[in-house]
Amino acid sequence: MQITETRIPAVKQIVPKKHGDARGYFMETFSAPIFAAAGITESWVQDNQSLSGPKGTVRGLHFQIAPAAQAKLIRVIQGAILDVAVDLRHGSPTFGQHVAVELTADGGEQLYVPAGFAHGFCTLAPDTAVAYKVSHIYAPAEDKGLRWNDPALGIGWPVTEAEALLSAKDRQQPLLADLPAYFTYA
Ligand SMILES: Cc1cn([C@H]2C[C@H](O)[C@@H](COP(=O)(O)OP(=O)(O)O[C@H]3O[C@@H](C)C(=O)[C@@H](O)[C@H]3O)O2)c(=O)[nH]c1=O
Repeated sequence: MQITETRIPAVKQIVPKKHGDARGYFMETFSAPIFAAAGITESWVQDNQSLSGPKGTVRGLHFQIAPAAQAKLIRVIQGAILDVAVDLRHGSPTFGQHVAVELTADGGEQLYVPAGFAHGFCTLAPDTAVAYKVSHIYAPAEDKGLRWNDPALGIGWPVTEAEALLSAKDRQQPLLADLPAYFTYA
């Protein structure tokens, strides 16, 4: 398992070691000591899974605020996504910037997104299933969003607004400029 920093160092990419043989493969998808050695020390308290039918489904951008802020550990178990994390930490040298990484079921790559970031993805294949761990339970009152295609973010989504399939909620999320300062950079 290899854990590397992305262009925003707090966001990390994890590439598992796949042990292939005649039966298929085996891989570790989470190992507390290996993650801790890379500075990922959260206790994961909830596992989530979603299935998106059409290619071009966009979920996000989402985050929970204090006292229910969440780190997330995301992987794809069927299909592929462009996974995106946006830095919402006021005072951060990368505030408003993002990391966009392709995660595939075949590759088994994961993205670690700490608290203080908005997260979302676009599916790159039909019937894409995403599984992720979160470090705080779901808290609807603290569940917030950011407009996926806010021009201020400059995210290179693989779909246009006309092509994307979104929830009604996500079509109406606020722009970055209209968000309160939910997070500060430590
Ligand atoms: C996120 C969540 C939703 N729900 C419920 C609320 C709602 O009725 C239904 C669907 O919720 P949503 O439309 O918010 O699902 P979705 O758009 O898939 O939300 C997810 O998007 C990705 C990008 C994330 O980063 C996740 O943290 C989560 O916010 O599931 C839970 O019961 N527990 C949860 O943890």
